[in-house]
Amino acid sequence: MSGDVRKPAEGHVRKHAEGDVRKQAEGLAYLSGFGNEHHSEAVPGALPIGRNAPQRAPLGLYAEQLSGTAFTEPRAHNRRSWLYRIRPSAAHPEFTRVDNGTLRTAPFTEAVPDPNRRRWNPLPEPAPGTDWLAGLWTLGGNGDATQRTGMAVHLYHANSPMTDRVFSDADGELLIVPEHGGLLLRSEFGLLAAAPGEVALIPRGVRFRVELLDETARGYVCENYGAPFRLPDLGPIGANGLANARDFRAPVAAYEDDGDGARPVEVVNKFCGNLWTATYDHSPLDVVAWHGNHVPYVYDLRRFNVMGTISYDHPDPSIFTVLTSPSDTPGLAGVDFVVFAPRWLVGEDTFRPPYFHRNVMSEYMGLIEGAYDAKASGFLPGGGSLHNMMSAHGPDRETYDKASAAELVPQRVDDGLAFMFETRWPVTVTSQAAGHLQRAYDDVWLGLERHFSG
Ligand SMILES: O=C(O)Cc1cc(O)ccc1O
Ligand SMILES: [Fe+2]
Repeated sequence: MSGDVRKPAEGHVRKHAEGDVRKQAEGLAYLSGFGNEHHSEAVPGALPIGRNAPQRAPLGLYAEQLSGTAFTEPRAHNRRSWLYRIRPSAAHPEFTRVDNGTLRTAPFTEAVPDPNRRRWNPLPEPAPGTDWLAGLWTLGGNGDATQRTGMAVHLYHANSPMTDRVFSDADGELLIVPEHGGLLLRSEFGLLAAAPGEVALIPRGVRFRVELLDETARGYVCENYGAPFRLPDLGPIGANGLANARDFRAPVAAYEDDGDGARPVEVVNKFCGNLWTATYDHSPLDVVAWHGNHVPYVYDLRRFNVMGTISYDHPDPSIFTVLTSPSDTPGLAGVDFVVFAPRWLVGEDTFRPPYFHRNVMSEYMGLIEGAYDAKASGFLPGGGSLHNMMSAHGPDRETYDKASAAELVPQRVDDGLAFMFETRWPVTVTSQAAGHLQRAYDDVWLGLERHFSG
């Protein structure tokens, strides 16, 4: 879209030739901090002072509140933003259903929940002309989007920008994990760029569209139907560590204004599992100023401050939690987002890779780059694995053999970046995911020999 992306008041010029998305992504300015009451205006004076809804908002803008939590949720967890926009969001025609493509939503009923260990290769190349939305492909999930509980795991592959179309998800927030190719996200709040190794979060209901910084893009999405992701409590770790709040970056305001009717935009709305569309006579990315804490953000996973043992034993991976979506039971997450970032292993008299285990929580894992220290082969960047509630898993045979004989010198694990969506409910896979499984995944645990000498 040739929309005029205006210069933000913070002094960061974003004049650009259409299509020069890489340059735009490199020069982006951000606001720092997780959960802050941020504010930003693309035109000086656009943000009202001292009140949210003056009788007439500045510069002839419309004031509009976007609530991501109920009005009455505790202040510490309340999420809402005020948007000052050229047209109110209410000015739109009726939405009508369109095909859901390869997108699926909870409740997942295409198959019964399966106790087997499952693994997938990366998605194939997308068909020509596939944009990010069309390239969303659901692997599975749990809960019920209409009850605002649970989550879905999606993969995406794309080779075209979203042109003249915008997406918003009423069902949940979207945690986007690029694995190949960078993304430029144009949102109601401004622009964000996310390359592999970074993650982007689009809050529930926020309109955005995705352009590509490379020829193709591939990655993962956790659609979280539950409470918005927040930083985990740190307990005895102290006041710092894991993902530091200031490393989360929100966009500065930037808006599109093509004039009414000049360039129609298709707005696709995901609502209770179905896609609905309406054609607007203007871009809904027309927010000139905003303030609040229901905002998109990006985070560079390499900024994660990794904690681990400096004595013995392999700590549980909860120590690697980047973001958590709590459920109504304290300590029991609807979903945790966990990263396995480069780190040193120094444990003495310790089997250092992930241990053999069975877990009441269900674990979907993906790989952004390199390899993962529990799997010698077969777990590929862009691929994934699912170890559902109580399924027995852990190091494959080759990893077990190596690690139980390794000399325990300090060892730097820096050849990969893996992550996990860990959820309190079993993940049911879609039929398309069931038809795309790696064969014989169970065999990675064959040949673990009997050593018992008692
Ligand atoms: O299964 C996995 O690889 C994830 C995982 C990693 C770890 O370090 C400990 C437990 C666990 O489930
Ligand atoms: Fe596990």
